[in-house]
Amino acid sequence: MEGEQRRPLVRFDGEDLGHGEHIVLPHLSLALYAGERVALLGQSGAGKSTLLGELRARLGRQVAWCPQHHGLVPQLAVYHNVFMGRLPEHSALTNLWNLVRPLRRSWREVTALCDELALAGLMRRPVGELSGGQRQRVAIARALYQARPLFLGDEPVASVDPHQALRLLELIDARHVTSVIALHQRELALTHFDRVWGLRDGRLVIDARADQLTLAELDALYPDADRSDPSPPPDDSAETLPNVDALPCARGRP
Ligand SMILES: Nc1ncnc2c1ncn2[C@@H]1O[C@H](COP(=O)(O)OP(=O)(O)OP(=O)(O)O)[C@@H](O)[C@H]1O
Repeated sequence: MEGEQRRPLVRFDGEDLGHGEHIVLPHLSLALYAGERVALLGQSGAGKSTLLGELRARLGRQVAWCPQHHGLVPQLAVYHNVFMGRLPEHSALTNLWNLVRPLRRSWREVTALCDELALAGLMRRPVGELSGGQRQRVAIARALYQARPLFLGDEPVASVDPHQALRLLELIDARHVTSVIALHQRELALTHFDRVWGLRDGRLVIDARADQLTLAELDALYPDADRSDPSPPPDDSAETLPNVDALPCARGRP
């Protein structure tokens, strides 16, 4: 963008992120810009939730938040769990009333949203009686119902099939200008997102546009993955597997 200085929504400049004394991501530098759709990758324990938690803390009320373990109340119906996305917007009395007798307008809004998420007909069903994929969609519905400009999701499409995952990401995109989503589907990261952040060994080893990356580069984020492929690749393919130190950190920032 010539002659124009873009201001990031949030920037980390050599900061240590972690939990109390336990530093998970030392000396982290990165920036998130409005309008970007970022896939956050890294194997289990790499620090994805830690980074998302810090983004959430810094971005505050701009954020629609979809946590990894959903945070749903199993005894309550789908409607009530989705409604929780806007709990802070109503008085305690209204929220109590809604628990007993759903507010007409909210019921209509939540029903329309649930229809889009293929949860039609489940509005009164306790969440504890749903499948894993259905619960995941309720958690996404609750985040969408918050109606915020920025979506932060901690593996929000982990329990659904690839087709559904794409459909859910499209629904998230349609309602949010900016998103950061932790996921493990590397192909989706390349095809659906603008930017990829890749964490490995406490470092941000990939910060690049998705269209500048290869699947092999993303695979290198998962050193513990079982790659016992029965049909080994041809010899020369080994050259396409990058050394992690050569990964395109901070490559291609617009
Ligand atoms: N509340 C906490 N207090 C102390 N350490 C924590 C806490 N939460 C996470 N950790 C540690 O921080 C490190 C990174 O964890 P984090 O949950 O951010 O990884 P992740 O990439 O999201 O993993 P996963 O894919 O398994 O969810 C791990 O070593 C973990 O044990």
